[in-house]
Amino acid sequence: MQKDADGFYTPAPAKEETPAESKPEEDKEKPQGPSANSELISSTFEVSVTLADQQADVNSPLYSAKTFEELGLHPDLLKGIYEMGFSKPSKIQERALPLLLSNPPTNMIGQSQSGTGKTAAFVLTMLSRIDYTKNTTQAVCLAPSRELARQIMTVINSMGKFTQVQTEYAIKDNLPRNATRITAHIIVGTPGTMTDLMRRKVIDVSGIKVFVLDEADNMLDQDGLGDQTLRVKNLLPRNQVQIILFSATFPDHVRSFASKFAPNANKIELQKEELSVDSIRQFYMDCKDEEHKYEILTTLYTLLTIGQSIIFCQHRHTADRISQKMTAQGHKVASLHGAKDAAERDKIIDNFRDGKEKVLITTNVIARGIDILQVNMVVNYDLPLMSERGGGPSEDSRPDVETYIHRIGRTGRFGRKGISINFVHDRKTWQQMEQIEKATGKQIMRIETNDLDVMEEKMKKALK
Ligand SMILES: Nc1ncnc2c1ncn2[C@@H]1O[C@H](COP(=O)(O)OP(=O)(O)OP(=O)(O)O)[C@@H](O)[C@H]1O
Repeated sequence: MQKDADGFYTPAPAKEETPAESKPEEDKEKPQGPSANSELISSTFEVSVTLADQQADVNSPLYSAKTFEELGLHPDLLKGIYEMGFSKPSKIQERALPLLLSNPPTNMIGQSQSGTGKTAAFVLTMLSRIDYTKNTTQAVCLAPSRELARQIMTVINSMGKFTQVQTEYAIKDNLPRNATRITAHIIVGTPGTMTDLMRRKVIDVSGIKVFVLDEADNMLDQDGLGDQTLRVKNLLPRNQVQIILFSATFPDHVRSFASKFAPNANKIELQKEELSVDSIRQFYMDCKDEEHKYEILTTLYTLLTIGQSIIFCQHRHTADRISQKMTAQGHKVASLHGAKDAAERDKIIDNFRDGKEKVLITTNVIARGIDILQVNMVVNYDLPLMSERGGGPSEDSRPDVETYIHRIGRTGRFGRKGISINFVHDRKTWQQMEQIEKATGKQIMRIETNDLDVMEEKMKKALK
């Protein structure tokens, strides 16, 4: 059955998982991965390692031998950082900041796992390089979604609380059409709106010294936002701009373009097997078919609402249909995707961030960057596919490994525990998942439905 065949139906009351021997023929052929027995799940949640322990562990991406004071930051920024509750830098902050702040400014291509604090590295650089006596734009930052741009802005305003920083958005529907000039020090936005404002000279580019791309591999991908990002770069003054690229992933096909985009950059890179953090436990559930996926999802609802969860679907209409169905059954869920208007998107993500909604059903639009610490579960209702990337052939059924890494990275932030569950329902999706497993070098364990009670117990404990 096709994924988008909308195989929705009114589900029967929650059932136990179909025993292996009664699975359809196709399923029987599926190699059965290891089972996530309760012992394993216990080890996932009962090892209580504090953040301080992780920051003291030399093998952790959160490790640092230094203090923020030793990184050469202005006292006003230190005040902002400490007020945010940070006590020690993470590895990427410790390594990147001295390189980013040294003079003359040098470009940077920085890679570090999801949720390890890349935002602070580039935000502190922008805030450090501004001349606050001048009311001109000096730093611009691009992100792939308005949600991420808004989040980055919150970080800038918190870290810069004790500075005189002025900020502005370059996102859709934010400025009045007749706006003539922005003088904010830092502008954060998405590439289309940023280009438009620069072309119309609403943004004066002449004083810009820092250009940041968050989720840089996505921003530079020729099949995605690459053209638009290049347009912004071409509008900036030459030879005076420090270019800073950050992401958790830099696939080979983007790496060489990134090196041209940010010439002579200092590089901080990860090995393949380091791409995702170990604190995210990855599971899969064997579903009989497309309809069964929906049934399993409603069975999981109690688990999904112990903390907060994000469910990723391939299509906007799938997200909407699941959301409508679940709402009609009395569940509290919301859906978010690119077909909703700007104000609605803002309201949905803000409500989710505030914990007003426990479950968010979405598409790849928020697969990257979104930082909501209470999210402890991610469900890949549909696995991400290469065909969903703009520009690629629509029949490309290879899994999109980078998007997978970013999606599951919405949980397990900065040392927290999280779990991800993939729904697989036929041989093809099983193989796609196997390719993801190979590419990331991390095992994805099988969950039997009758383990859900144990899992619920452990999750509740973990959240206490
Ligand atoms: N040094 C620190 N101490 C404590 N918390 C931190 C520190 N640095 C960052 N954090 C927190 O960790 C969380 C993750 O940080 P951030 O969003 O910057 O991750 P990221 O590396 O950009 O992830 P992604 O690749 O998903 O975009 C945030 O809630 C942030 O406030």
